[in-house]
Amino acid sequence: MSEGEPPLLELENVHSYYGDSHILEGVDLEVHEGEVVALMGRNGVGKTTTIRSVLQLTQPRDGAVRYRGEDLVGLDTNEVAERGIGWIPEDRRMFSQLTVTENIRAAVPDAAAVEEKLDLVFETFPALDERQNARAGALSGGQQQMVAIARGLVGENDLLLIDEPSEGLAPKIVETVANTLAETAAETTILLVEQNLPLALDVADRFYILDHGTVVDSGATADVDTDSDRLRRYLSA
Ligand SMILES: Nc1ncnc2c1ncn2[C@@H]1O[C@H](COP(=O)(O)OP(=O)(O)OP(=O)(O)O)[C@@H](O)[C@H]1O
Repeated sequence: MSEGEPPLLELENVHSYYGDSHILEGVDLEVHEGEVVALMGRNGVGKTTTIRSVLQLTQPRDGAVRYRGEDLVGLDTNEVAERGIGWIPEDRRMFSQLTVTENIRAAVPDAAAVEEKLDLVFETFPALDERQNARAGALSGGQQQMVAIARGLVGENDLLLIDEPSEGLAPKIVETVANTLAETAAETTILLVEQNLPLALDVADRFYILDHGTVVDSGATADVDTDSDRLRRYLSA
């Protein structure tokens, strides 16, 4: 990140609700071009709601969500996507009946670039190269996560919002996901919701901790470790 440049994404005093439930109570955060930023916190503190508030799946009732300086609040979600913001949801949405290649192909917006994008993905993720013609539904959880991330990667997004990529995966597979994210980070700016602390600290440059709908701590991941009381007090159940 270069100092002085405006952030790629900036949330300022964002308040979001589900009905009468006030979930985000003034969230402030920034993601600069080229960064990986981890958003952490216990279950139910509003991490997914923060992502939904960027995408305008949940429209904030107060505050601003600026992307390259433009406030996204009030836009349709497809207009947000058109600006180059991609989303890899927690449920790894993909076409389970289609093959790995077909799933990735379907995520490339520019038909002329498909072959080049497929080459990039299979070079980046050799495990997918070996399973090109397997149906996505037949892959392991870790491989499915890799397909989901690859789909985000070929989508020509400048910012990827990735929700809990390690969720439900065995520790050995989490390592693969960490490597996948590190490869992806070389191409794209990432806001990563992640409860797996070692993974988040390994992959991210900076972190924010949410508690009860507000940011209670933030900093450089280089300044903390997995045993830090600073993190543990907000993350352990
Ligand atoms: N569609 C919805 N309608 C009503 N309440 C919701 C809805 N989605 C989430 N909530 C509530 O909003 C709060 C924040 O949820 P959110 O999913 O943002 O939390 P989170 O930090 O991402 O946690 P998790 O890791 O469990 O997903 C929770 O109390 C949740 O029960």
